[in-house]
Amino acid sequence: MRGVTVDALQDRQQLVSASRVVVKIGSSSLTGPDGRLAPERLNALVDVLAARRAAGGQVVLVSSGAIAAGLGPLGLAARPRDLATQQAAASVGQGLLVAHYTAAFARYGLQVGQVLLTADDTVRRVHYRNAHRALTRLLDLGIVPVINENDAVATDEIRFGDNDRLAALVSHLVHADALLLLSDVDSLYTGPPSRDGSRRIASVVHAQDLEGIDVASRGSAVGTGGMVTKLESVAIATQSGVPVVLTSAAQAAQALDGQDVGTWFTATGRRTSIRRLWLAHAANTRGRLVLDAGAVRAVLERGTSLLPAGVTGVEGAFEAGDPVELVGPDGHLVARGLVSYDADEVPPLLGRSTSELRASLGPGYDRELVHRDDLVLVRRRR
Ligand SMILES: Nc1ncnc2c1ncn2[C@@H]1O[C@H](COP(=O)(O)OP(=O)(O)O)[C@@H](O)[C@H]1O
Ligand SMILES: N[C@@H](CCC(=O)OP(=O)(O)O)C(=O)O
Repeated sequence: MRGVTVDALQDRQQLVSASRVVVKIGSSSLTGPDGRLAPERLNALVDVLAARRAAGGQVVLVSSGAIAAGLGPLGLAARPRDLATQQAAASVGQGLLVAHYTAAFARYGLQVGQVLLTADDTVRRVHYRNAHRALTRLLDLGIVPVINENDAVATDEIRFGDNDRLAALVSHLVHADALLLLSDVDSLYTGPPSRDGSRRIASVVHAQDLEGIDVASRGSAVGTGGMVTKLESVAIATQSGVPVVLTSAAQAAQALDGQDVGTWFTATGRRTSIRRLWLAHAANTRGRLVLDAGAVRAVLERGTSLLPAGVTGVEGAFEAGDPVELVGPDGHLVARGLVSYDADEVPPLLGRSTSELRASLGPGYDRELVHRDDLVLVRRRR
């Protein structure tokens, strides 16, 4: 465990000087003990964000809480389990949630703009450009974007289900200087805080320090993903050059003020392609391509594209552009990539060289199954 060093406090000055911050708040911090939206908690967050705006900073808010806000009006006692009722609750609740934010920011003379995104909007090139343009314009106009996942229409394939990873991809989308993840816990612990013996982690965490931390796969009763998706969010943001603070909503003001609260995750990388981040951390794959040993070596050691000649099997019902797994002859995961053919087009191509395919099927059929720019390697955990 590390102590707080002068360096750590200097790091945190990045938050104070950040001109654009993405703030994500989870359902657990916006709801009362009955699991329903608690307006006073939402107002308290808006007070903090309005102060940041008054100090000259730009703020992008990623807010959960649509499903929670829909529980009361639909007469539901708890978060529904089935997707259709979650969609209905989100549809009813999202309007109420944004109405609350609109009124709360209006107290400070600030306007909000609702933006509902799906996974596709953050990664497919045309959608990405569209979302980037809209968000940039909102910020230029002095409006506070309030983002949530488009739960009412997002199907399982294009759904994150949690807003943690969405917030990290939004940080990339808007070129944020820092990401603040607000939850019902005050920091990262060595294990679920309810478990005996769990200790608070040091206030600064570098990527390599994350090994060995036990994160429960489930979150609170109203939240989704727990610490698992929060640490994935941290990985996406920090690998793309954006530092992250994880703390409780009650400590949001101190965190933005650079004080030593919560957990500060240092940025580990430079800005990288959003599609690669998404493939590595967030994509739901739609099928599998089985590679022979030579293709595994080529992909792993030489970083080549995947050609049909090195593939021996195909599984799943994917379409061109979908994410798929690349597995070795023994079934172990090697990489993930965006496939450039529909699943039913693939079997006749397998094992055949590009020149043979071009000669027998025509130009276009000599393209890669997965281009190397659309492929990320998956490291085996030791
Ligand atoms: N190692 C850990 N450190 C901190 N919290 C953890 C850890 N493992 C599991 N958790 C749980 O994760 C929960 C937060 O996740 P979640 O309920 O999804 O929050 P939110 O609604 O804010 O997204 C906490 O209530 C905590 O109990
Ligand atoms: N989009 C959903 C959020 C899903 C969710 O619960 O996320 P979180 O509380 O951030 O773990 C909603 O608004 O209800």
